[in-house]
Amino acid sequence: MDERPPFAKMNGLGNEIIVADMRGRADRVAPAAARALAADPATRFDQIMAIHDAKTPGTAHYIEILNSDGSSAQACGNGMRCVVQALAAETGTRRFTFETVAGILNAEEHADGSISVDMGMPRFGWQDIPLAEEFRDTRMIELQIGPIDAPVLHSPSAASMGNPHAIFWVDEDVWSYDLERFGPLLENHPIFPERANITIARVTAPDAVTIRTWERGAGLTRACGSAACATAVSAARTRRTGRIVTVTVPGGPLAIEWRDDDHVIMTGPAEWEFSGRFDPATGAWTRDAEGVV
Ligand SMILES: N[C@H](CCC[C@H](N)C(=O)O)C(=O)O
Repeated sequence: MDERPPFAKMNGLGNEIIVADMRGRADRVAPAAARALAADPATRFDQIMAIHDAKTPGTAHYIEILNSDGSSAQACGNGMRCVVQALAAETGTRRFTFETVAGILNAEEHADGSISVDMGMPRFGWQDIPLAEEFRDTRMIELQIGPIDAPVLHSPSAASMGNPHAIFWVDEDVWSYDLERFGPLLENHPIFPERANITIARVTAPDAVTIRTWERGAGLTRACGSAACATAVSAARTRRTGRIVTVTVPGGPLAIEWRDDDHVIMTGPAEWEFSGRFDPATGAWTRDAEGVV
């Protein structure tokens, strides 16, 4: 019998995800294995979602999240949808309660195949995000990039969805900004002691925002679910939109609702690409033969 754990290469609106089945095992996916899988064009990913046995009664599984640089993340909305789709296909169950390092999280697959994830409650306190210095109002913090008298990006909103986010509001097309250049500088800016996911956002209607995100530990991605949620709550907080919005990421639209009970619900698709087995210590992997059950 093959002792190596199975994995599925999936994506959530183009956010490249590996769902690793670590159930029944005591070992974990090593950061070195993550980096090796990320370096291989066939398994290139933004996040690994490692499904472990539950730690807490009442939860189905413990999910550990790794970025492509091997660092760990507290939240990954698109990855959670992939986990739900994989487990729903296997078990026929459609509702799940998971645990992550950031807490308990509920998710559900709908009859049309779309998946909703309750991303929990946003936090806006400067220590919670965290920021390195006190800001009483995180709807707009002092931070800018570009020439001092003509900044290209400035005054972002900051929020935590379990992980740190900064959202820069822009009036022009989000593709007209050189996020590849500014992203790494802002991700690692000293104002963010745990680094941050960096988003540029353009409000196009009272219920619509278009974004691009430079992810902490992963770089430019086609979708970042937690950034879409952080953008939605920040847009509503700054009265740019209402509490129900469509956030369009490069991979497509996500429906976000900031409910009255303060929970943020994100709904979108997930897609399976191929399956295989891998070594959680090294990242060496093989693809399953197609059509063999
Ligand atoms: N792609 C993920 C976010 C990953 C966040 C990660 N880059 C970090 O916070 O370190 C999402 O769909 O929410």
